[in-house]
Amino acid sequence: MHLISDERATVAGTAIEIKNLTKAFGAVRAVDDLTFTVRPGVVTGFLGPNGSGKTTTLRMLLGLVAPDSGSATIGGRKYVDIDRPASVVGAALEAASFHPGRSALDHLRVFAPLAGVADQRCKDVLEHVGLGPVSDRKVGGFSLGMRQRLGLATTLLGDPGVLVLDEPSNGLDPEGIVWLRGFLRHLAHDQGRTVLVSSHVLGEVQATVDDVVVIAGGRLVHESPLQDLVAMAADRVKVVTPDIDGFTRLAQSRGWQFEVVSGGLHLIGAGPAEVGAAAHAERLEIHGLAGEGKGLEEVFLELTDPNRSAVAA
Ligand SMILES: Nc1ncnc2c1ncn2[C@@H]1O[C@H](COP(=O)(O)OP(=O)(O)OP(=O)(O)O)[C@@H](O)[C@H]1O
Repeated sequence: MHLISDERATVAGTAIEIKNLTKAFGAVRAVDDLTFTVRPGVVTGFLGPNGSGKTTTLRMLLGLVAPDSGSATIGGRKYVDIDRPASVVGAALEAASFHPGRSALDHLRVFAPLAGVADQRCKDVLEHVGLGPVSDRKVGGFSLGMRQRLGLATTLLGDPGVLVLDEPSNGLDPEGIVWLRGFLRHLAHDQGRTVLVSSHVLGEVQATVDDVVVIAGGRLVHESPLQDLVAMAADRVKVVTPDIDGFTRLAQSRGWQFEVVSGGLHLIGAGPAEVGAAAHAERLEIHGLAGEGKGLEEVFLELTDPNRSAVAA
């Protein structure tokens, strides 16, 4: 796949750094002493429930809102201090408003002088996002998904190394979501760009992101590779058995955690198939086996909702 100029590796590779960022609106602390880093070369999901402070953080990163304290930088510089910002960072915050009477191509032509690019670049980015065939159609007749693609095309105009996208899969159909996933992963993995994607639904970005930053109430609650969250959602299996001692030894030998309960035990860190196979190999007697994995979405909810029980890190 060759979507945009691969030779622009020089613009890629800059990290986003958020340090002790704080912003209050009256009594509401929208962002509260927030610190995290976004690496180049991977897709990072910026996750949190509605109202958790994602947009306010991104607005501060893009110089649209002044922080009360702390800093938000791209490649070590504040957005306002970047010379040609369109060639360093491309951002699509809320569903952008487009002039309905303007064609997709004319929409990009409005931004071309700001980004310092020629007309051909407008046509090229429309091709990249799959809008080539409709580049002359009026945006007023575009679906939400097509508008999302046009928003993405606008962010790519200056060929920036850093992309900041607020809920980019909103309004995309399943085919569009699969396309976006491949597109964003290509921009990060193959071209080394820094890609930050916000969402309030982990499941929406789960197949796209490599790293996750989770916030709630304006504060950081989790930052790790997605794999670590997956591990936190680790399988749990309830085993009904008369042979508690045998299963306790099995758990210890396999490195599973266990908890003895009435009639058997809970094993944490393995799925039903793995436990069943191990029990069979060890000739342990089983009367019942049930998977009780809590799933990634449950882990996300536990992290972001103080009323749910906390998960062990
Ligand atoms: N300009 C503003 N004036 C007053 N309060 C604001 C302003 N902008 C944001 N807030 C408040 O700050 C908090 C964080 O809002 P923010 O939009 O950053 O959250 P979010 O995580 O982006 O939510 P969503 O997913 O709904 O977009 C909310 O309580 C919101 O009402």
